[in-house]
Amino acid sequence: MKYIQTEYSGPLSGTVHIPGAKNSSLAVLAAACLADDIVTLEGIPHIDDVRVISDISRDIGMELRREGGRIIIDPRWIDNAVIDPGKASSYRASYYFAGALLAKFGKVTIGFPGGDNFVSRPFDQHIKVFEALGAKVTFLNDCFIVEAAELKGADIYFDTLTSGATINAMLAAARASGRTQLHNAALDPEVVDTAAFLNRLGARIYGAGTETIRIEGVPYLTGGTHTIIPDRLIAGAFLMAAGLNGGQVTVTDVIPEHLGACLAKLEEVGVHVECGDQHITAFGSGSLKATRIRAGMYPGFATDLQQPMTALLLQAKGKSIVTDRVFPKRFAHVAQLRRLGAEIELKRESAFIRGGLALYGGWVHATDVRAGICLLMAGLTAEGYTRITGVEHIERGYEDVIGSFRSIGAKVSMHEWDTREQPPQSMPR
Ligand SMILES: CC(=O)N[C@H]1[C@@H](OP(=O)(O)OP(=O)(O)OC[C@H]2O[C@@H](n3ccc(=O)[nH]c3=O)[C@H](O)[C@@H]2O)O[C@H](CO)[C@@H](O)[C@@H]1O
Ligand SMILES: C=C(OP(=O)(O)O)C(=O)O
Repeated sequence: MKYIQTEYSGPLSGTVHIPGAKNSSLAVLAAACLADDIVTLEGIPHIDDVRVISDISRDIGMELRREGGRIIIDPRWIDNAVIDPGKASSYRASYYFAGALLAKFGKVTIGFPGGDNFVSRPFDQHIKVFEALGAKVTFLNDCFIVEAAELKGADIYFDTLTSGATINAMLAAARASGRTQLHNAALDPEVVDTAAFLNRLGARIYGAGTETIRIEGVPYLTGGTHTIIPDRLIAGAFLMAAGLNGGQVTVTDVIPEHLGACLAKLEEVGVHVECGDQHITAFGSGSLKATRIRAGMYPGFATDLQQPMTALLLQAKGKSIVTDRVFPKRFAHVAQLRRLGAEIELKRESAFIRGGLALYGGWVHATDVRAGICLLMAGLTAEGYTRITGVEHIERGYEDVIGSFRSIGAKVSMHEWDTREQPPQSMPR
């Protein structure tokens, strides 16, 4: 069994290059199905979700190959729109293939979306989009079928802010006939990036990044080249790492505006940040203030960052509160942190953290990508060895988690444990 081992690492300092955003990549790779010519994408990370997309592409007849730092996609020979249920359910964003293939094929058969399990991850707003555009959706045991003889533009009012359904609506409407207007649309940079990509291919999408998006359907899309935006969620976690034991971390190749709420919170807790055009440096002072976090949709404090922020707040003396109303059950990391000695109480959608206590290494399990990063960061502040299983969750989002944390001086390594043998003990030093 694979596990990550960490130990107390003192102040972390160094520079980390930030790869392209996972959540943009997953949308843009599926969106490439809509093109009528070759698409070249730069900045797609080497992560497990992208490997699944490669498999799906092969299954539907879409050529996808890596050449150096680029991915080249030839969507001209896609010959079917049947996505294997096992592959679809091995990651969240498989639902984008439904939106992207619908206009070309009129019928898509696809397994249910998977991804990190936060107890409830509804996709009713995606279904609402397909139906609003004139499609019929049928649910079977292990898959659902979306079919439409013709997709027709419509006015769609989202019941809640959702980045996934906003993106899927843009994919489904890009080649629909007539005008689609999305109201109460999500403002996330990944929505804007997907719209920018589609527009580069000749789509007519206006207003992405505002709450009303207008899409004038076009009959075909060309090929083109696009560079994925940097991963703001990875960048945010590394900046937090600077504050753990009082260090200095620079993240490069980032768009600082995408991290506004995170940077403001870091300043509030005593981690000073300085921004350049494409880099940010965080300076940990060794003394942190407790605070209150309320995760919300962009431009609020990202739900994906409340977990790594919890690792930081464990180092801040006093009581911090972390509330997540986007995914109210996104607290699986809390029980694991308690194993390391953390005192955190959970009430409804909030974690009440008593910070400033010593942590001690132990075995913990990562149940999702950001929980894994939170545990890894906590392990860097704990006495003795912390060993994290569930590495596959972390690898869904990080292409080289060990290498990048080592580049800022973290004592972290990947191991294999033969489960027929006694597990290594986490003795405090
Ligand atoms: C692949 C991808 O891009 N994943 C990201 C995406 O997930 P995901 O696309 O699942 O998140 P959404 O932005 O869609 O979800 C936001 C909120 O809307 C709700 N909702 C969503 C869809 C729906 O049909 N019905 C509904 O009620 C969700 O339960 C949640 O409360 O945004 C999340 C919030 O930033 C991130 O944590 C994920 O990393
Ligand atoms: C929750 C996440 O991913 P997904 O939506 O793909 O499960 C994440 O990136 O933190």
